[in-house]
Amino acid sequence: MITIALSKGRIFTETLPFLAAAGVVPLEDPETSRKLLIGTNHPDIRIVVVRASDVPTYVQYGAADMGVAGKDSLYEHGGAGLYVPLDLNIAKCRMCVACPRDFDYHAKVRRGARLRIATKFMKYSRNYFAKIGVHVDLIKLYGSMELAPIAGLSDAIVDLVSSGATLRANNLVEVEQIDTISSRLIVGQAAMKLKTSELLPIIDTFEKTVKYDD
Ligand SMILES: Nc1ncnc2c1ncn2[C@@H]1O[C@H](COP(=O)(O)OP(=O)(O)OP(=O)(O)O)[C@@H](O)[C@H]1O
Ligand SMILES: O=P(O)(O)OC[C@H]1O[C@H](OP(=O)(O)OP(=O)(O)O)[C@H](O)[C@@H]1O
Repeated sequence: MITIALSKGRIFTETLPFLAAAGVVPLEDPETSRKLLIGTNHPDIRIVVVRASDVPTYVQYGAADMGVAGKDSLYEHGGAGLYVPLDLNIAKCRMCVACPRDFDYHAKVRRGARLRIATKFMKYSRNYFAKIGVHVDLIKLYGSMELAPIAGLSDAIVDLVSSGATLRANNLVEVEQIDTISSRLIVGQAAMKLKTSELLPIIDTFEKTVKYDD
């Protein structure tokens, strides 16, 4: 049995063409089904539906053999026990620092001010601000980071941005780009040893299905 960990939403949807190329079709849609363990047309392949940030953990501990995770989730997890054989070039966005339009971020940074940053990406934020030498107090949130500066919880946020529509809708602007993000195929190191002959053809098919940018 091969177990694949996916999060519902964009990762599940954008992974479907890779599964289809490997001849795998899920029997249920996690958007409409409440089931967290989904069978496929292939009797020996199943999907576990978990939170995006939990995908690396399921694969690390062998509860899933492989999975698809954003670079953000992987970085925060640390990558222990995982191989990352492929960048699938899906779910593309960027990790950014953003703040209210009228907050002079660069002037504050130049003056050496201490900034309050709300984020769910603690490791990215800690390492980035340490690297550029900006003093910060990090406030851990679990979602809707864009609300924090407009509600007065923080000066700025570290969050994912794609079209920029969410920032614009909340009167925020991007002031630094920390990283470019896409989702990766991850494979458990133990699973790779124990199930090599089953996993390699799937990895191979996924690799052939990646659509690279022009
Ligand atoms: N607006 C976006 N456009 C493209 N990709 C995105 C966007 N937002 C997030 N992603 C990528 O897709 C992945 C899954 O995002 P999703 O919104 O499903 O989970 P999440 O809500 O961020 O995570 P969790 O449920 O663990 O809190 C993220 O880890 C990131 O790599
Ligand atoms: O730049 P944009 O195209 O507006 O995308 C950015 C938004 O996308 C992500 O949230 P998502 O849509 O995944 O919702 P979530 O907060 O429920 O994860 C991210 O946390 C931003 O809020």
